[in-house]
Amino acid sequence: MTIAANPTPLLRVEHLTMRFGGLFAINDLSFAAKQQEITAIIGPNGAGKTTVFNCLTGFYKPSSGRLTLTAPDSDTPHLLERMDGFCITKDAKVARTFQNIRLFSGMSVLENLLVAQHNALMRASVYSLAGLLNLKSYRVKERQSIEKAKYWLEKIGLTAQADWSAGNLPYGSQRRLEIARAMCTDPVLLCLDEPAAGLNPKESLELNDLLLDIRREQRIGILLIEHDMSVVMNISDHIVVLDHGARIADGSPIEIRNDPAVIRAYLGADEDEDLPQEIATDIRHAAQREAR
Ligand SMILES: Nc1ncnc2c1ncn2[C@@H]1O[C@H](COP(=O)(O)OP(=O)(O)OP(=O)(O)O)[C@@H](O)[C@H]1O
Repeated sequence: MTIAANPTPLLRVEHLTMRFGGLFAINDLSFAAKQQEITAIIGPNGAGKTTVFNCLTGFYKPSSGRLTLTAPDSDTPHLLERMDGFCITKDAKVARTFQNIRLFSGMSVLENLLVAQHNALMRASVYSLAGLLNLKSYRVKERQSIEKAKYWLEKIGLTAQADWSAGNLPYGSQRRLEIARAMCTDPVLLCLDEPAAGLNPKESLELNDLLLDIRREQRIGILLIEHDMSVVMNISDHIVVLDHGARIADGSPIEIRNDPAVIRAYLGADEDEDLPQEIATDIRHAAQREAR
């Protein structure tokens, strides 16, 4: 997909550069992501994937470039590079998860989903007055928050564990809870940083189903950083490949599988075993096809 193909994508990244001293973690990167699509960002270790997320979510101020988010029901684009992280979540409605799970492990599963709705509840409480007086408007919002939490508990199959401490959940369930918690903020763009890391094959399949379900039902855009190619190739609509901070390919899963620049970037790894297994298999198949 080219950027020109859709004049108003959900997210437009233009000429993004992020420098750390002399190191260009991201170097003049441009791509676009659409609503109701899963856009994967892949690339070898250190390619700059997480730095892209950190720029999008306000953890880093980009050295240069423009990050424009245009929500489907809004005429006013948000220029993310000019916003603070807190406002990026609250106003631009960008949510993210992290490579290392960051749940409130001492809180219950349900509480994790309610805390995520803190902003909406604070607004409904008129910053405490309506809450203190227990006014109807506040109680309605509170009930809605609980309903939303229950909806997501059911979606991720954790209704029976609602009262468990989040830290006591099995690893795969914690990963799903993180996604549900992000969804409780009503994002228009959900950024997932290696959600399949540490999952077994069955859990990876469940993750695929959950993400496809979110795309279909919530109609939001998903940005996905992932090394697990069984996830990337099966559920992505569009893949952007980075190497050394620059975009080396951009296209559909089939285009990316057969792109020589992608194959070269991954073959740059020291040993064949360093490659994600599916990429290594893809590369072997591509080489066999070429030899025929
Ligand atoms: N805060 C920072 N200070 C200095 N260098 C940084 C910082 N953050 C990232 N980098 C560097 O930027 C480059 C890109 O890092 P990044 O974490 O974005 O890569 P990645 O593609 O997400 O890697 P991985 O797949 O291993 O998670 C790396 O060389 C990294 O060391």
